[in-house]
Amino acid sequence: MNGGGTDAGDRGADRVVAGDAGEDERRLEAALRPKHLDEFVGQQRVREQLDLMLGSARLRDRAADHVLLSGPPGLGKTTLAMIVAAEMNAPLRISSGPAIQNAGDLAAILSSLTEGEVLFLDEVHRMSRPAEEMLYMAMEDFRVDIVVGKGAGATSIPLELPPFTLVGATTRAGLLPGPLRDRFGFTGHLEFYSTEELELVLRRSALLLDMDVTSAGFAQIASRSRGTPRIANRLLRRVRDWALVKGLTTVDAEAAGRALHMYDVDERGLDRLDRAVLNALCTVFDGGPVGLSTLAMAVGEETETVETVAEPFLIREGLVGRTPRGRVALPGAWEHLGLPAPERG
Ligand SMILES: Nc1ncnc2c1ncn2[C@@H]1O[C@H](COP(=O)(O)OP(=O)(O)OP(=O)(O)O)[C@@H](O)[C@H]1O
Ligand SMILES: [Mg+2]
Repeated sequence: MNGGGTDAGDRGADRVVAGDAGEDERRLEAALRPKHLDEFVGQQRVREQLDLMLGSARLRDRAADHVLLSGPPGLGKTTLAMIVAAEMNAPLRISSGPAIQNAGDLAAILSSLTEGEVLFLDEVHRMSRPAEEMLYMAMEDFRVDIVVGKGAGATSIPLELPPFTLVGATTRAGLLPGPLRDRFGFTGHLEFYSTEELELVLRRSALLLDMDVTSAGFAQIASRSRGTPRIANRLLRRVRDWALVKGLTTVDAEAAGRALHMYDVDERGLDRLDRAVLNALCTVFDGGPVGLSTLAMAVGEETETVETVAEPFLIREGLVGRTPRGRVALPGAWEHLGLPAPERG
């Protein structure tokens, strides 16, 4: 029950470079998920801090402090939540903000936790207001007030909870209300991975998938993976399909490059939609500024899809800029498309 991402993100999930996983992908992902902290690649600071915190909790024989993990899709938030439970040798309960419609839903979960249990709440920024307030008290005092009855006859019954560890994940830390954020004893922000780190992720996955890939082959896939392990693993599986059908036993840089070209993933990790957006921006709108909805219409996509699926990466890559008057192409955009940049007055 790993409800990841927004609707637009899910719609983009059929894209080979989508940040969010579809249903089948999630099953495959589970198999490649690192189970322990020392298998988790990169994010050195977060890893070291988490290691200390969990080590201390183990020595004191206490439930670990609540942990908040934030960062873009596919960087390892769910993976780390599972690792927290594994490292604490504690059972793991999984739910998500959108699944908790009202305070009663949350009360049911909280009241059934056992001592030391790890409760993972994905998309914790999407919880309802009353549930959120109940969570404040549960996190701080390990106690909830259960309201029984309605109107004037309503009474509230206090309920003690066993100490537990909440692990919250969010792709939008900015949307988290201050009081909730403050109740997490540890906050880890996950950053995009370097190409070298993604190569390590890929090496580990290739071993599990029983694939033979050269160092240059790994580098080729890593550099097209948008700094995201989920995408790296997905591209690796597509390369495996291609190699299998072509009868290749070893994947080198050229094979990886040709395979990914087949799937419309270019050498910088842009796919067909990203390039369509860039192309429209540079050629139809002369580099902009152009409004997002107009731009989306030009490429025949929903505004939300362009905004959540294509744009963040194009902005991060310095190809597109956002101004008060709309989106603009930056000089790198023309260069990437192999077009001459227009003269600017
Ligand atoms: N540091 C890492 N080392 C190795 N593999 C990783 C790492 N981080 C993520 N992965 C791989 O990437 C996949 C996606 O990670 P995960 O599901 O934890 O991302 P997420 O941050 O929870 O994304 P979302 O916001 O969409 O829920 C996992 O299946 C895992 O195999
Ligand atoms: Mg997740």
